[in-house]
Amino acid sequence: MKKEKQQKAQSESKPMDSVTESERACVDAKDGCTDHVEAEHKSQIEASWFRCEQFGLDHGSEPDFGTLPQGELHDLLDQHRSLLETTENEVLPYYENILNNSSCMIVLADHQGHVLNTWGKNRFGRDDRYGQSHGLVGGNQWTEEGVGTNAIGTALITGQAIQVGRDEHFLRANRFMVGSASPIYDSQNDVVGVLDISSDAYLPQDHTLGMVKLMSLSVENRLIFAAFQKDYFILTFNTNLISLDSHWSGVLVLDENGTIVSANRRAEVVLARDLALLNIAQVFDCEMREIKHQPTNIPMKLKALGRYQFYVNVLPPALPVMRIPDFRKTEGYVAPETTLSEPNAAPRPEPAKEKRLLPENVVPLEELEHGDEKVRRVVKQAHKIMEKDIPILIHGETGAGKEIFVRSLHYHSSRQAQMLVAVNCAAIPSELVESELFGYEKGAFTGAQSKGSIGLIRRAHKGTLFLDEIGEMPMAVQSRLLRVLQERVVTPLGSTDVYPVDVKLISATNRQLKQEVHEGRFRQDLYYRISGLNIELPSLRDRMDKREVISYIHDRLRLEDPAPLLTGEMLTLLSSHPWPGNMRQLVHVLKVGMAMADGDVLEDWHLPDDFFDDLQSGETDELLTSNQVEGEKQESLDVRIPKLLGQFNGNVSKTAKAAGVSRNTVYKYAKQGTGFK
Ligand SMILES: Nc1ncnc2c1ncn2[C@@H]1O[C@H](COP(=O)(O)OP(=O)(O)OP(=O)(O)O)[C@@H](O)[C@H]1O
Repeated sequence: MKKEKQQKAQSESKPMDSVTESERACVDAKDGCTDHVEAEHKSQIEASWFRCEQFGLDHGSEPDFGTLPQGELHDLLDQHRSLLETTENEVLPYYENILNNSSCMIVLADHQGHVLNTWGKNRFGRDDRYGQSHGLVGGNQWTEEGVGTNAIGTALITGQAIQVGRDEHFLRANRFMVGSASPIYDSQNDVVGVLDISSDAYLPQDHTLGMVKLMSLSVENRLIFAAFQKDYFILTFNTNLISLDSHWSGVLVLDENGTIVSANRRAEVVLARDLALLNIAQVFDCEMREIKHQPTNIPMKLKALGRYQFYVNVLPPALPVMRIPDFRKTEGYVAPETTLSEPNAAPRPEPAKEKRLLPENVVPLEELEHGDEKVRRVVKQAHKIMEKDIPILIHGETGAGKEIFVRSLHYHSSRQAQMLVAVNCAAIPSELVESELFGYEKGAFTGAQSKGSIGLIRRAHKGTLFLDEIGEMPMAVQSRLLRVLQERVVTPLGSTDVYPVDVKLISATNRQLKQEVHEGRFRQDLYYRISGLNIELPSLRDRMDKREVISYIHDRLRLEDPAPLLTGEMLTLLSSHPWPGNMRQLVHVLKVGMAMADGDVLEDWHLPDDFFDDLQSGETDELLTSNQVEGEKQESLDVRIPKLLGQFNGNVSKTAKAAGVSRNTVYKYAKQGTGFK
């Protein structure tokens, strides 16, 4: 754990014997406690005002929100999708009633203070004077530097929950509201965001601060569960049985040797110590062996540090195979030997290595782009997301290289030692998609193989499942897939057994899936399940590195067969093509050209007809902007080709070269002309 966080944890923590008692004592001796809290609050506000002066602000300054452009906000939302979803889906429903009855707004901001989303009364109900001017809108950044003392910015700087009253705002412009904010820490104890409740109304403010703290705790707990529940034991503990389910409970994450690999903030406060990498036996009076044998939902009664009684709930890993723990990036952590609890379990994936031997048909990640900013960005994003529990949805035209991209991602991820299972949803007959994906028990249906089948999803266990052309998946199968993704278990057809699965899901489509959802052909809930990170793979014609891509593919093909070189002119001709079939068509055109060439360089009459057909057909706006231009071009070939044929004494190759068309095109126009021999 980082030093400053350790100090913070220590300053927040109290000796074990005083935790619950001191909290109770606070209620009894409210005055003394309140004085202390008030003094601390006052010093925080003073420190913040001092910082604002250092930043060069004065009370009359206008807030500077450093508003993000739409595009960047969109990227930011993509990046924080899991935080957004966790907040929205898991937490807010609990607070809906409170929200609905008060004129306040809940704000989620990222770790840099950018507002990601807001819920509640957008115009702080009571007073129309302020309208939208409160600045709590998506993409606005609430830092102390730009906006002065404010709940979001000050909570981020101090790492602690804080309430900023009207007149405590440094800028007069913000003194119409009260904000209560609490930072959200992830499972590695880094701040990932901040939750804030702001209002211009007179709310019971102590209550609001308590509520926002509770909300951030519950988001943190959800993030911990999402990150660890598949592979680790999760212990929830509290001093009394009834509160075991509350957000105030401590949460500990244990590997199968009992090493604490993560904990929520509450656990460290309650146990009053830094828990990183301690063994459970050093904290509670029990051995890991007992934890492993404890049934879920039957709380254990354990003593901490030999004295203090807690109720402890044990949640075993959802998946039986353990992985190497990765506690909070702590230095010096030596991973214990883990034993596989499944005798035939697949070998554990190796962490991604810097230099790896790739299978021959895999394009190295760094060779997926050659100078196109958009492609570079999506490669970077997707590579990062491969290690997260976030599905990827790729959209791109046919032949744009979606599958090649996925292969490369898989073999550059920690799942590389496991299988990449690519399923083309359009290629499997709809009545078989279900059995292909989920497998079946022997004799499940007529025609089923007598041995039964494990199914493609389970085949991808611990690896990557690539659902290509997912837009073609039948509705009935969509529902079942949704269940698999939600519950992470597969039930084969004709069976009642459930099998846990851990797959990295990547889907691809060349359809506009949102439109499909709108038109009722694709389930909305499935769409949101599969579209964790949305990637747009640009078509070849839109790529800024088109020339370099062509040279690169040409070089790759030359590795297979000695082949003619590309001249600058040829590169220019190839770069000006619309490439409706994208990379697939490029490979095809180059292969044909190389096979036809008889000299040292590739010339235009070596290229296949369809290449020139595309150039001439006016399929893209770039080449032909109107039917009139198309007509002129046709007309000129009608005239030019017979003329050139006459000039070259009927030599088709020379005519094709001079006209910049294929030999077949020459034949086509020559029939109508005169000079053909
Ligand atoms: N980065 C690349 N480097 C080399 N060849 C590539 C690359 N991307 C695509 N290709 C070539 O283009 C072909 C088509 O690529 P791919 O199958 O990945 O496209 P796709 O977008 O999945 O197509 P579809 O929409 O039909 O599924 C590949 O077989 C390969 O020959």
